[in-house]
Amino acid sequence: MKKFLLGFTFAFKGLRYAFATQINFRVHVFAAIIAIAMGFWLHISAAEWNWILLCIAMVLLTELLNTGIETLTDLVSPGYNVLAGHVKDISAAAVLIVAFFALITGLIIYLPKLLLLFGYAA
Ligand SMILES: Nc1ncnc2c1ncn2[C@@H]1O[C@H](COP(=O)(O)OP(=O)(O)OP(=O)(O)O)[C@@H](O)[C@H]1O
Repeated sequence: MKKFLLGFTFAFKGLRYAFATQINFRVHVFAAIIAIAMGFWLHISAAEWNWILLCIAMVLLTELLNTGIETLTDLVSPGYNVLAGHVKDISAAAVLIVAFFALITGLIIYLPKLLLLFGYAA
């Protein structure tokens, strides 16, 4: 049981490290808070909440994996190395793909509601 609880402590340490060192992670946490606030404001459905929360989880997950990969790359290859560069670029591309998917999902869910709210026909 003690080992299980210790696992949470380590996980929170990882979250704190990512939040403190990665501006992208902080931006994505901020975007997640905005998306959740908009969900309450626009009264989205249960299915729509599912999509929004899935997007948030996927973006933060890939951002954390990206931070881990970058940190590991710096550890094993502190100097310039073409392969190290590829590893970091590929890892960053994974975040980009998921963030783009999240943006499109957010637009599909929120844009029609916002247009309706501000008096435009959807
Ligand atoms: N050791 C290296 N060898 C070759 N190219 C590297 C190396 N480290 C970084 N790069 C190149 O520089 C880019 C930026 O690297 P950097 O470590 O600053 O990543 P970052 O995405 O800006 O991360 P951070 O959020 O830590 O600043 C990488 O995507 C890669 O193209």
